[in-house]
Amino acid sequence: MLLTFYKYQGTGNDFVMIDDRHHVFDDQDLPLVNRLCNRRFGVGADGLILIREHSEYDFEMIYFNADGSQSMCGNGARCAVAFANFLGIIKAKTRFWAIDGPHTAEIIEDEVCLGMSEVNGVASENEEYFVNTGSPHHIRFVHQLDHYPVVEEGAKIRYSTKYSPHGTNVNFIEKIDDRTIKVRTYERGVEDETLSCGTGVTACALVYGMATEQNSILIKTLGGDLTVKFKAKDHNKFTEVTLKGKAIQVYKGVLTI
Ligand SMILES: N[C@@H](CCC[C@H](N)C(=O)O)C(=O)O
Repeated sequence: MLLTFYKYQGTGNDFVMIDDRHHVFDDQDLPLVNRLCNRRFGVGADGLILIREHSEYDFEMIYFNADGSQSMCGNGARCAVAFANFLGIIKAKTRFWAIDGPHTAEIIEDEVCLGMSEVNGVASENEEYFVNTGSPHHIRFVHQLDHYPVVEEGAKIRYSTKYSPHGTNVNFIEKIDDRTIKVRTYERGVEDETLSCGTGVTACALVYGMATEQNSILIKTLGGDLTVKFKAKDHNKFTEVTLKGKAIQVYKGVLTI
């Protein structure tokens, strides 16, 4: 069977994107997701996204990590919004459904500003942090991030008994100034460092903003810049959380599945 797909990237986090409004893709076929995301045997991507209709929202985003597992993906959601606009499903503003519930978003030129779920707490232990922004994120502050062994240290935390059995994504932060940080992320489900992780940089911005009393943080990732804005409530709760950055269509292709 032939299946048309599109390739998208949001600050270097890349996705196979499929218009699945006619339910042609078998969402139980996880080995297929895994094969299509494989960089040697498939298209190659950090994840795969299906766009489907939803009875109450403009569309539903179904996100799979490269290994077939599911969670919320901030960069994927920004790309899904750009794709829904490309397909003519939405105009500049939208309300859509994802695994963690409802989201709003707005397209501003080549950027998408995504409304994230509210965050109801930040856990901390030994100056390391844990935040769930739709996906779970461990956060460690480091020096000389450019030379930090992200994959080795990330895998240790991701597979630690503390986070067993589901694991966690792991983010390493370096301070640049009170409103700017650099972040590198080890992603669960990709089992490698990705060039950027939307829910990850959001988690980092909340933790950093809490410390510096800022509510707008610029995040530099290996794949480009993102901005996170929010309102803090009772010190470690956050509302009106938004994630903004580029979401780009790279190419269109036809798969044999
Ligand atoms: N890249 C994503 C996060 C995808 C989900 C994550 N790997 C998990 O399994 O928790 C993002 O941009 O948020």
